[in-house]
Amino acid sequence: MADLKSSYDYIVIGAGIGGLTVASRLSEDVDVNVLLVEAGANRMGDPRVETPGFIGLQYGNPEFDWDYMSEPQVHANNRQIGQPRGRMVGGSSGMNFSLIMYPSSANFEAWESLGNDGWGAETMAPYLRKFHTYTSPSETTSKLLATDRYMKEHDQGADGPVPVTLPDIYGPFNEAWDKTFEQLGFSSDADPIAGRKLGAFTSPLSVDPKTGQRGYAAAYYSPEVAQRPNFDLISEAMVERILLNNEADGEVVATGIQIRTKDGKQQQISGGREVILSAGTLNSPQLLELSGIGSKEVLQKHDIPVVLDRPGVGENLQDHALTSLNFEIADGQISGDILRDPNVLQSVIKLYEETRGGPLAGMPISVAYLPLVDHEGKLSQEIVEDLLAKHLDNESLSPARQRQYDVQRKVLLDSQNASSEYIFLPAQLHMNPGATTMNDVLAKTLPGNYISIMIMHNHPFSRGSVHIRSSKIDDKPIYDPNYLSHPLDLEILARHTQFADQIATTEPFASLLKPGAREPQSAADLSNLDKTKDLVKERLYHCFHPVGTCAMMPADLGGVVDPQLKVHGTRNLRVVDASVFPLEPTGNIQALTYAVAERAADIIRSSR
Ligand SMILES: Cc1cc2nc3c(=O)[nH]c(=O)nc-3n(C[C@H](O)[C@H](O)[C@H](O)COP(=O)(O)OP(=O)(O)OC[C@H]3O[C@@H](n4cnc5c(N)ncnc54)[C@H](O)[C@@H]3O)c2cc1C
Repeated sequence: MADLKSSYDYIVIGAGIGGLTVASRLSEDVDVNVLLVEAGANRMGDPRVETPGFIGLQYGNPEFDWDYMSEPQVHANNRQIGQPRGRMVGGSSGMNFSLIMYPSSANFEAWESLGNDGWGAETMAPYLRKFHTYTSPSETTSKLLATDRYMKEHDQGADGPVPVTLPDIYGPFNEAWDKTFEQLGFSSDADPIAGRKLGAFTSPLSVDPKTGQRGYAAAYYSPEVAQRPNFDLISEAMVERILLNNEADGEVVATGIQIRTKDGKQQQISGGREVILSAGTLNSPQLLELSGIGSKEVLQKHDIPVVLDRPGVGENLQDHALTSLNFEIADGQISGDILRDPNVLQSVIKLYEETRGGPLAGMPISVAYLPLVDHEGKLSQEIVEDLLAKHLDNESLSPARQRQYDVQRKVLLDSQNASSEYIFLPAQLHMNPGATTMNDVLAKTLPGNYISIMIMHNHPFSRGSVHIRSSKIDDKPIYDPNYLSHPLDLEILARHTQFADQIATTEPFASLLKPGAREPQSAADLSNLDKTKDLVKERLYHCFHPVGTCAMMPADLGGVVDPQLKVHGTRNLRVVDASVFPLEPTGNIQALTYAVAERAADIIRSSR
């Protein structure tokens, strides 16, 4: 552990994507001292983190994972659904699937129209590049995936800390995926980083092309950064609360933090300029509430003195719900399911150790963005309008929800925007009645070899919450994503799920599968919408993208932070992580979290 100074200019809580990015950038200025505090351990160099294909070893293990479990989801057969969250230097980026996906320009327009001036697509474009360095794939991979069509090398990041590339891990399924969507009429040459994309593509991964190792937020703590005398990182130290003072002018000032170190000692550390909270979407609202910022009712229930009554804290929780279907592969094809054979696994590990290549060097995932479709294909504008009107008109909503739904409606009505993301993964996946943990999801319980297609809903209307269970930091908060609580989500997700029939029966993908061999059996024919809705509830999971619980929105709309990411009513307390996203963006969210944090660092620097 670093020798702590008595006081720091900036104290950053949580060394995930938000915290590491901000702390590293702020400490570039030698005139300020920065402290970064992380509850988990520093596992840089641990092959369980740094081997991209080993992620399964982390889930449910308290050394790596906060391992949340939802409340019973009343709109999904009362099932409970696990939510892994990284607990280590690197946060959830140390256990994620490495996909680098970019939000659409429409997402930023939506954020701006919710009262967040300065968060438009043009302002954010450089930050989507600043965090990474892109290396082009090998000629073989580029040809296989046709990446020259849509990955414009000059438009990628050139000198950011996180390495991004397409390793040599892809095969016939990825190749066929692209061609199949072309057959289905969904293809575009647009580069996803440019903010408007439809059709199939294979996104790059946060993987180092030289070492084959995971590229993650720990890249912001390179050996050079770690040597900075003005930057201290303490790991295995739990922040228990933020110390707050009510000033005479009515503003609240963060004066420091209270931590508990590995040996159980409590300690207070003062922060001169700012405290920056980056504990992630489930833990940032927990820390605000434990410190006295939250809904009066919640705080009083747990005898926590109310410093600021902010009813939006822990509300507005959104996640990318998905459903997933297994397809048995044709004889002669290979899927990741063969890794259940210990001999195959051993040889794959050996291959990785010797060459830094092979299946452990990354997840060979391909994706596709589609507008609203159903079993037969793209829905007409009239049908989309009717569907949205039926479920959104005449609803009695709070002003905040009304504003959010209005912008979401606009996005869905533009057929150039992606309503869904289809994700090809070369392995079987499982969702159980009762509780589903990540280990259940990844278990290879079916004897045959399968691939799966996940169908993800990009713009959820359901809203959940996360609130403290008690006044103790060690009690996990009550996490209720409230999936499918808005009926439109089931309508949309079921229709997109129906379209999986088209993908599986269109060439060349169809020839790689055993005809009709799907799991569960109820997915054999997706032509019936009501039956598909039942299937969605049975197979509901998510893509690990909880956002919105400290939303950047005006206070009168239930927002928690302002466009400078400062908690409303405070002088020097900011939140910088995925919890500030007011609305779920299109696609996977790590690139956007890096971009938001890079922008936050600039905002903080310029406010000095
Ligand atoms: C299994 C999985 C797969 C994913 N796959 C992808 C993918 O392929 N592509 C993609 O774009 N996104 C993916 N994501 C999502 C992405 O990784 C996260 O959205 C992103 O890491 C969120 O960043 P953050 O800064 O908000 O939080 P985090 O990265 O989770 O960081 C929060 C940090 O705060 C620490 N912390 C919390 N409470 C305290 C406390 N009291 N004291 C001290 N420290 C604390 C935590 O330990 C953690 O290190 C995935 C996520 C998971 C879990």
